[in-house]
Amino acid sequence: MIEQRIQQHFIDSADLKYQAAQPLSKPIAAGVQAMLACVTSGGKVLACGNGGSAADAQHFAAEFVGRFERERPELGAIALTTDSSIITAIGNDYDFNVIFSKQVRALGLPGDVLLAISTSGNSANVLAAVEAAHQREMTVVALTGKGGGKMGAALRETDVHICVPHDRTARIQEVHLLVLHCLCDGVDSQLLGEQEVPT
Ligand SMILES: O=C(CO)[C@@H](O)[C@H](O)[C@H](O)[C@H](O)COP(=O)(O)O
Ligand SMILES: [Zn+2]
Repeated sequence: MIEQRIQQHFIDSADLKYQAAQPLSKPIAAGVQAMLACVTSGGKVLACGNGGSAADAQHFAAEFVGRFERERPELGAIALTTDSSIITAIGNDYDFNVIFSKQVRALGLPGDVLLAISTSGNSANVLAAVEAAHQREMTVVALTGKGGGKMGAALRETDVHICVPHDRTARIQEVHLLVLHCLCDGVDSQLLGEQEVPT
């Protein structure tokens, strides 16, 4: 019955969020510190991912540049998923696997952060972006799942790995969105001070 199926999605999603809260709180806090250090020294966050994770990259950039829940000075973030001319030119002339890494090499500066989002950790273009970020002396904040895949293995000790403990793409994406909101809220609370939770 469809209603039962729907209810199961809600229950499974809520269960995973409940289970992941404790293990993910530490790496998310490390992600907040990395982003805070970046923006307070004039840096920016470059964000990338495929499919639903491309939407997540854009969602994050919107809340960093515009606002999350509270008024504050604008913060630098660029989603590398949005410029169709750049993406089609690089995809057509080179390879789809380098659509993000070439943008990272073009725009990334030491001290910037790469927000690399992949539920499998195995998307070749996101992995190449991680490698390009390392070349540019950027810190990587990686959002993954399924054990972290190749991206998990490619990260440096100074990077941050937020790996959702689940194997289903949709469930991992649902937690990734929550993680992005925690990152925005964490940066805001460090910049503006703690405030009671807004309604
Ligand atoms: O949103 C979904 C599935 O929920 C899909 O669009 C999904 O994002 C795409 O299949 C991606 O290509 C998956 O890539 P990744 O998360 O493994 O890096
Ligand atoms: Zn949001």
